[in-house]
Amino acid sequence: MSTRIAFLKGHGTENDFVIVPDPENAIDLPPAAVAALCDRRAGIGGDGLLHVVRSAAHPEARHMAAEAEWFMDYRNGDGSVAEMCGNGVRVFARYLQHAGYATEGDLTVATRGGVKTVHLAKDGDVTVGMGRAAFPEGEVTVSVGERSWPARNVNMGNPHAVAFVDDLAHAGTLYDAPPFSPASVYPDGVNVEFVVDRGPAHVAMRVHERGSGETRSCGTGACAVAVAAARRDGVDPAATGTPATYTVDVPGGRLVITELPDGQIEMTGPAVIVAEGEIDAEWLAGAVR
Ligand SMILES: N[C@@H](CCC[C@H](N)C(=O)O)C(=O)O
Repeated sequence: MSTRIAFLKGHGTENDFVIVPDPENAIDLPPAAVAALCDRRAGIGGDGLLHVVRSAAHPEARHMAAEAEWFMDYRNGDGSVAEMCGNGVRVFARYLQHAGYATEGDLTVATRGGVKTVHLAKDGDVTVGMGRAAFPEGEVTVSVGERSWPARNVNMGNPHAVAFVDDLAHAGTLYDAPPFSPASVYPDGVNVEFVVDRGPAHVAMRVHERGSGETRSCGTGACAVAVAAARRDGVDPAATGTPATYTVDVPGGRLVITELPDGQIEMTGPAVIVAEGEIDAEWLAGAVR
């Protein structure tokens, strides 16, 4: 009988993940293995993969082990590595609770974007402290077909280009990454958000994610959109000393983003575990060959 690898499946506002618990970092997950697992037809299916490893057991996270016991080794659906995943870290925390490693309340999670504090609330929502947004200089132009828009550069640990549009349908099918220029601004690619207004401090977005394609939600993207919308609206909590809360609707649900006067951003939304099972290790090895 071949070896089995445990997995779970979870999502946060329908941004979905294959979860591979591997406390001692014993499972080899090269990019081809991640892409095979995230394949929606031949694999389990997911926008990305959450490799759950003890910080002390991972070379990229050892330096954070004193602050956070667990490291979110996040991968995009194509197998590429990303610095941060906002929905992923909320689902990661939900998994730790599900597995008995965490209880309601606060816990810390190490990520490539630093240590994040996550709050598991009684009502089932999960809030994460996402850190501060950075606004790299300049703008890029994002295009879909004949249309193009200026997009604000926002860094949430990972890169985002936020374009305000008249109609989310103008983003088209988003089967392919929208071209942006100058291309030299994002040599490693960028997550692109298309945003419309829904009401005061309330927007809706679609996103094309680097390494995953169009997804039904992106947590870092929703934070980038909220702060870009706030600045566009002339709202800056650092200047007024008043927190600003924006509601961001995504195709998979709703996220609530608050920017505090010190620039720290908190994101709240649901995170659920929907299934668990076993991967045939021989199949996975074959997918990599
Ligand atoms: N879906 C994530 C973002 C995942 C990483 C992104 N695709 C990238 O390459 O930067 C989120 O919820 O933040």
